[in-house]
Amino acid sequence: MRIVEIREQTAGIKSDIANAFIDFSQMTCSVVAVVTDVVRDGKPVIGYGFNSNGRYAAGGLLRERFIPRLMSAAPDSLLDDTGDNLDPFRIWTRLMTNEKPGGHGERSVAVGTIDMAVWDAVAKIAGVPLYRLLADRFRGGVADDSVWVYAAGGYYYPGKDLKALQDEMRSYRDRGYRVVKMKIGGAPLEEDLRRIDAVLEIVGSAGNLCVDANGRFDLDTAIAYAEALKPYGLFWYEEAGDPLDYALQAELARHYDRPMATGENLFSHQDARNLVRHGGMRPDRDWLQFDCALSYGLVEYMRTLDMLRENGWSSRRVVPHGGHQMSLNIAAGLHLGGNESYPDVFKPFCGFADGIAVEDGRVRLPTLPGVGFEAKSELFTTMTTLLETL
Ligand SMILES: O=C([O-])CC(=O)C(=O)O
Ligand SMILES: [Mg+2]
Repeated sequence: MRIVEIREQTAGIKSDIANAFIDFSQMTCSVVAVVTDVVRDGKPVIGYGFNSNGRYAAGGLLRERFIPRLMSAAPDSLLDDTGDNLDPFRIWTRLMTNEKPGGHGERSVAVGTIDMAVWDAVAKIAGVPLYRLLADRFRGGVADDSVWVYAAGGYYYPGKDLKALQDEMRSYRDRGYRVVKMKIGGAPLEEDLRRIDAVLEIVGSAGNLCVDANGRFDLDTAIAYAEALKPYGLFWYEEAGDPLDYALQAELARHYDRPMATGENLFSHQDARNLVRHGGMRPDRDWLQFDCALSYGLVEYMRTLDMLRENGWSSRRVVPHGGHQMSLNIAAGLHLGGNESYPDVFKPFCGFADGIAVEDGRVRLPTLPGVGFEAKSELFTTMTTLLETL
């Protein structure tokens, strides 16, 4: 067997929402299709991938570097020992040939996108859902049959008042979510506290609310928010300062003993290790949010999970950013703590399979082979139309 072709295109996911750092008025993402010569049900097996959200499409890197590098490899060198399926680890090594270490930048996005499509193809060729394949290969056959998810939203957008924010959160709760997340740091502290109070009227307990500053704050502001947030007892306080400022994060932990979360903008296991070594994150209460699609894919994610275990962290403290089906499979198959969900933003890339409702804050996975894109019709139509693979 072999990879016949890799297609890539840029999809638009723009909207008028904003967090404390960026608006999404120009946001794009890359979609790729890894076309194989394996035939299932009379059709070639095609693996699909996309690069989550928050970083722009990586089409230049994909076209100029990573796709040609993979396609110029001897086809057999990309297969596993059976010769009947692709080997994501060998493919990863090929993709990263002649790439210097460090300075991870956004090549991790290009590699993460291809890696997602490769795992989708591998699970389809094996004839099982990806989470089942992961549990069988790496966790002694034990998968979680449902995953805890929280509803992320609460963005700023023009004209959005407290009532609109409350309506949004009520609608997440009506759809089965228990914990919700809202943005902070895009307004002055006093106004954000009024927004938090308004959301708490809807979700009841502060234990049902996370807040996310998207790396906006300097240390003084991060501490001022920490002092104001402390009495609430929120579920978590996310990405207060610059994602690479580990000293800020460590100092903040001295002012805020409640749970914090960060990691969505760390793109390698080495960066994740620096956070764990130097960021003052606490394995008994804090949360780690690395997103495989942005950070060199699942092959690298497994290195990150190994590193965490060696440093005394349970995989249950990991709740990936991105709200996509790939992370949902990883969560169920590799025993993470849960997964983000965007019920209403970043459509059609985010959200889970059609017809599977969130129940009491948990979601089940579809049973079809692969990541499950085919069970999410709007996304599947978007990808197959863009890539002309139907
Ligand atoms: O607004 C964003 O970039 C998304 C984000 O931080 C999150 O999902 O936690
Ligand atoms: Mg975030």
